[in-house]
Amino acid sequence: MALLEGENLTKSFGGVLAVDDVSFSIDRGESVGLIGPNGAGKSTLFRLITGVHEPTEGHIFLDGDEITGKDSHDICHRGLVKTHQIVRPFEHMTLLENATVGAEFGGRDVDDPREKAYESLEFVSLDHLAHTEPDELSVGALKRLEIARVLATDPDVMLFDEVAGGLDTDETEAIVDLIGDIKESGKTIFLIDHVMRALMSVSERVFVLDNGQLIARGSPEEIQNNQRVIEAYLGTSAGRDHDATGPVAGD
Ligand SMILES: Nc1ncnc2c1ncn2[C@@H]1O[C@H](COP(=O)(O)OP(=O)(O)OP(=O)(O)O)[C@@H](O)[C@H]1O
Repeated sequence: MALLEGENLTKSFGGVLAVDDVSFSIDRGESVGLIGPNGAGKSTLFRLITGVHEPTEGHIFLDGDEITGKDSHDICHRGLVKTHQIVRPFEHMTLLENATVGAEFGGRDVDDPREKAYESLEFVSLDHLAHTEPDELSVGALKRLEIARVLATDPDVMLFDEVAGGLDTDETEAIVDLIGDIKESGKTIFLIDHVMRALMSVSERVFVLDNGQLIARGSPEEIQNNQRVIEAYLGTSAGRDHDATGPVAGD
């Protein structure tokens, strides 16, 4: 059954049509990747879903309820939350305190926010650093802290924005495994990434945006062999340059 649905979503900024009549449906427990060239409208689509921007036209439904135009806090309270592309933890708070902020202020009724935060740190293998501050964390560990902060809000749907960006090969593998574990735990996943190997290996289905329009959707294999997608993205320098970790179709 569809957990997250977009219906004829459009967003224009003045003369720029960032998202152009996009409709999609994601089932409970599914993991879906979103790819496309720079400026295709991926981040804008995520901002529509998370309530940062209101669509110019169209509707968004979460578990059958319309969430179009609702604010981010309300949407988080209903169980949908996004990781930030640029991770900025509270510097003078411990990792546990950082994750507790998610549990306390995510808006869901978490019984014991500190315990939920600790569980989330355990899930991302940062519990041994729970009482330290984040200033000496590696990029990979910072990304895992961001995931813990989001997990602590007890979401049903998690949106990941470039979670593998800037990571080395080992860190990328660790994040791919972690997203697999999150999916196994029953969460629904929607993610943007330019690191193709990571995205293709965690996604059951892939959507492709180009110029604001959804030009293709299918299994990772279908997408990697789709001529239109290869021309728009995978076969371009944009598709290749961002993927230092493995081959993509069109190489
Ligand atoms: N707040 C805004 N005001 C005006 N134009 C915007 C705004 N946000 C995005 N845009 C424009 O909308 C289009 C889509 O941008 P968006 O950031 O959604 O693309 P993207 O696919 O996420 O790109 P990237 O892969 O580079 O992050 C671009 O032309 C961008 O300049």
